Amino acid sequence: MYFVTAQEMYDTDQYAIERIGVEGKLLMENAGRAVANHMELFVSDQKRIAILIGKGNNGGDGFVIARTLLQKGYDVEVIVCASPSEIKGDAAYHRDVFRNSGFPFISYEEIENLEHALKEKDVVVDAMLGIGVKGAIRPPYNQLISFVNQFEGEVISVDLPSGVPADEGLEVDQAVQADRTIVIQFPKVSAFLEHTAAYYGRWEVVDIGLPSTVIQSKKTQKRVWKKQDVSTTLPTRGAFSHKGKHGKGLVIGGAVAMPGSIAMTSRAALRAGAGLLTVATVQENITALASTVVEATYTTLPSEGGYISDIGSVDFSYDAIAMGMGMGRHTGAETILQVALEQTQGILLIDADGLYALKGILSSLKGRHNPTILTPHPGEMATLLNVSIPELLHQPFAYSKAFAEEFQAYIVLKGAFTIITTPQGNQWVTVTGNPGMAKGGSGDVLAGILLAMVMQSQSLERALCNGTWIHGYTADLLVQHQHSTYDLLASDVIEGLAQTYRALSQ
Ligand SMILES: NC(=O)C1=CN([C@@H]2O[C@H](COP(=O)(O)OP(=O)(O)OC[C@H]3O[C@@H](n4cnc5c(N)ncnc54)[C@H](O)[C@@H]3O)[C@@H](O)[C@H]2O)[C@@H](O)CC1
Ligand SMILES: Nc1ncnc2c1ncn2[C@@H]1O[C@H](COP(=O)(O)OP(=O)(O)O)[C@@H](O)[C@H]1O
Ligand SMILES: [K+]
Repeated sequence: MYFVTAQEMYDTDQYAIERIGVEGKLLMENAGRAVANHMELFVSDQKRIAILIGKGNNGGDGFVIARTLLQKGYDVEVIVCASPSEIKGDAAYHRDVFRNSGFPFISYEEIENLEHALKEKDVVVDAMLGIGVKGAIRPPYNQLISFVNQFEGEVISVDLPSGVPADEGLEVDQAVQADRTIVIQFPKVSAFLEHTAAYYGRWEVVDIGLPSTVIQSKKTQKRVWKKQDVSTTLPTRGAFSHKGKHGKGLVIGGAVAMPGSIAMTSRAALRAGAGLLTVATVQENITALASTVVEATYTTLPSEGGYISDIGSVDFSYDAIAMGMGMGRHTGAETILQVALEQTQGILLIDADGLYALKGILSSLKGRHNPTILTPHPGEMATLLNVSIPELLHQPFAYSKAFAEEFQAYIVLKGAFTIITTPQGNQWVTVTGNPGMAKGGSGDVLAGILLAMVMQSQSLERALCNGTWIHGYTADLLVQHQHSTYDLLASDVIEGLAQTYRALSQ
């Protein structure tokens, strides 16, 4: 499923109107009907509904929703939040169709006490502002938004909660806190940003017949990776497959004080389907590790002060190498990473402390002939980019894209919405996962799952999308059934992979 910026939405609209010949009025009719039909699934016709209509096309959708619901026998009061004469274009057309159908509407100015009037309703439909919102919210919308936010019934926003911009990098001045948002055709970028996502409440997309042609013709695209994508792209294991067909992987990391992270990465890689796995770490870790991860083989690395001091002895001819977990932030880390960057013949995934070591030698990424994957959390990514975490999270798509394109690396920016960016600038977002994963070790598990995935798939982006989706989905299954977000451990997710794979294969 594609997701879009406001401009991409307008371009699609224009293409449908000018090139395909579908009139704007018809698109608005489709939009309003699709929203009303969707509402019918969860709003009973016994509910008293107020529809707040703004002066733009979002308001136009509101008139169609109102007409459709009234025709279905719903109790609907329509409140126009502008002078009706200010409404122009397709929205004015639907205002007239609404009126000519014999339905009344009232201007907010005619209501003595709007806050009080809303109290008599069960549902408020917010069709005030859509993707056209710009800057600080002006009257009367600022006042109306605060009334809606005090309303105790259900708030359903149309396309996006009024006041929330569609794009990243923009401040929210004042916005409707929706319980539910019915998104028209394509989710907007703000549905996946930390500072705006919560305004949407739960959201669903309705189809209004707009083609994806315009978005597909852009140089790069943004898509949501969903369960169906995983089911259709996860590589199957053939009856005659053997361990060599599922990848020969290496995990490099671990300091004396941090043996746990590579244990989790290795175990996760094996559970996720890696064929053969070797762990390269300091001598002191190996006995304990070998009894925890019995399926792996081990390479001893020299240590100094409890940290890996040299990896020159490692054979780098693996299908994929994951490096950096629990490695520590010692001064020698940069040299070790440099060797790995130069010598790894297959895919190199850099995580955790490896990312800190990378900061001073970022330009080495450009010289690599084989793929590099970076899996930062926002703190690591902000450090690599020399920006603050809030700055990064304000526009994570733009920062990820610029970084991936400049350094020709795959970036997996982790978070509640994990963003996967290819060196060409294509982006995917996965929305699985829950706050139970906000614990030490979750990233190590992800690194292991991704290592296994990239060795088993022809397509790196698919492997990364599948791996992040599976990681989050497993945690979701676990908190739904056996665990809670409090007690869930990163290592539970490793064992939980069995459930996910079984669910996917049914
Ligand atoms: N492909 C599309 O683009 C489609 C769009 N449709 C609907 O149209 C909406 C977009 O319509 P518009 O472009 O008219 O945008 P809006 O409906 O968001 O309205 C913009 C209007 O709000 C006012 N406004 C903007 N910022 C404001 C602020 N800060 N304070 C107060 N007033 C402000 C402006 O004066 C402008 O007239 C979508 O969200 C969707 O609901 C659908 O009808 C059909 C297809
Ligand atoms: N609130 C959340 N919702 C969904 N996923 C989350 C949430 N918090 C963390 N995660 C996921 O958990 C992992 C945490 O990784 P990271 O911060 O690197 O952990 P660590 O370094 O402690 O192992 C990421 O995959 C991230 O997407
Ligand atoms: K809205």
